[in-house]
Amino acid sequence: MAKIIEVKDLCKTYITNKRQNNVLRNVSFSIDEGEMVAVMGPSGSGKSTLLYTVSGMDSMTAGTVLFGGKNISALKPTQLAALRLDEMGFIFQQMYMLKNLSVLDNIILPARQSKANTLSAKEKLERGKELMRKLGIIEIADNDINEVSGGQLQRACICRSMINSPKMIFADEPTGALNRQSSNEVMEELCKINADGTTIMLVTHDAKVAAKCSRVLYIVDGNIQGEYNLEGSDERTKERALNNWLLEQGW
Ligand SMILES: Nc1ncnc2c1ncn2[C@@H]1O[C@H](COP(=O)(O)OP(=O)(O)OP(=O)(O)O)[C@@H](O)[C@H]1O
Repeated sequence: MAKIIEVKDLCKTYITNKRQNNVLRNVSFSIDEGEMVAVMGPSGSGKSTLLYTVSGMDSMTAGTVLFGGKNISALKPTQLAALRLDEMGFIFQQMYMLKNLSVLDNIILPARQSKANTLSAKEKLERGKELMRKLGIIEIADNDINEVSGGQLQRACICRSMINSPKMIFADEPTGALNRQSSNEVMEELCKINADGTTIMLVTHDAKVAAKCSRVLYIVDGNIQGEYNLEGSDERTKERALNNWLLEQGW
């Protein structure tokens, strides 16, 4: 399987009040096309920072990240912005929807912004609606974003992340603000999207969420301490095995 992400010796240092915080320390790993990888670890260990530097949302201090073979730190800011818009999708716990737009208009916004998306305005609208139908939220298309539930809004965010048919989705605690039922529904949708071929990397604190992935990376102090492959047994067995492994990691 081809690699979609190749990370070598990635470092990220923040300087706050003249103090140096080495958040990522020589992290190396790769992700194959079609994988669904969870990043877990203690609070403050660098999970979100890893997601943001690997996806080019934040700059790195040292190291290399190849996305589909392209060295993202060699790209100009406009090229990197286009890569993020056209080939990557993003989902956040905080959702970040624009308040003055309807749910559907929020979903199709990245399609309107993309130069690579050659669909007509009408076709973009149709694709947005088609995604909303798939995720079972078409009835909220014209609603304001404050008129829908958290679970519905996160499913809308999944639609938005898929609007430009990205190669890969990066999700930072996509279920973090949801109750168990909504969390299960959102994960079901992400698993379907992954089964259809989109690679996913997600940060989570929830072992139930991670158990639905194909691999888990466990980060401690800015380094990958261990990784775990979830083999194809039933959900409960996977979850139990993952929980045991997480205990060994110090979870
Ligand atoms: N923009 C920033 N400026 C300065 N320091 C930052 C910034 N973002 C993160 N950090 C620091 O980097 C470290 C790692 O933060 P990060 O959010 O990546 O951890 P995390 O593992 O995702 O944590 P959590 O599970 O609590 O969300 C923390 O010490 C944090 O304070």
